[in-house]
Order: sequence, then C-alpha cells, then structure tokens
Amino acid sequence: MGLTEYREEIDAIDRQIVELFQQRMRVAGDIARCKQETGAPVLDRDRETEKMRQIGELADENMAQYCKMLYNKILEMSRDYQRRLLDR
Ligand SMILES: O=C(O)C(=O)C[C@]1(C(=O)O)C=C[C@@H](O)C=C1
Repeated sequence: MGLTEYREEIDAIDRQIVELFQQRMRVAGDIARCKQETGAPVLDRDRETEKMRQIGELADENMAQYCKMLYNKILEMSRDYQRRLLDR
C-alpha cells in the first residue's frame, strides 16, 4: 500500500470515529438530563476512575498510554457538553 491508500484508510477510520464520538456525546447529553432530574453532579469521579481502568484493560499494551490520554480528553469534553446543556 502507498501513501494515498493509507490516507484513504485513515479517512475511513475518521468517519467512524466522528460518528461514534457524536453518538457518545448524545448519550452523555441524555445522562445530563437524568442528572438534572435527580440533581446529581456532572462529575462522577468513581465512574471516571472505573472508565479509565477499563480503557487500560481494553487497549493493547503499547497503546494504553495514548488511549488513556484520549479518554482524559473525551471525558473532559463530555463533562463540558453536559454542563453546557444544564447551564451549570
Ligand atoms: O456516567 C456518567 O455519569 C456520565 O455522566 C458520563 C461520563 C462519560 O462521559 O463517560 C461523563 C461524566 C462523568 O464524570 C462520568 C462519565
């Protein structure tokens, strides 16, 4: 495979990432509305700790560090989106 084919492969992967990321953010929005009803805080430290542990388990050993960096960012954006929706 050459550069063009590799880039096409990356483009196809990015289409999936964008779609899945948006799906995840929409579900985070649904969770925000649940939290609004119960008055629960946006940040759930225990859930995030467990999530980061899961990610470390799911990832290949040489990718775990990068997957955790990615999820730190994803969780930050998820909380940001929830706070924006809830206006808090
Ligand atoms: O599980 C929740 O309570 C969520 O709000 C979702 C989520 C996530 O994006 O995974 C976001 C914020 C919380 O701190 C924990 C997890």
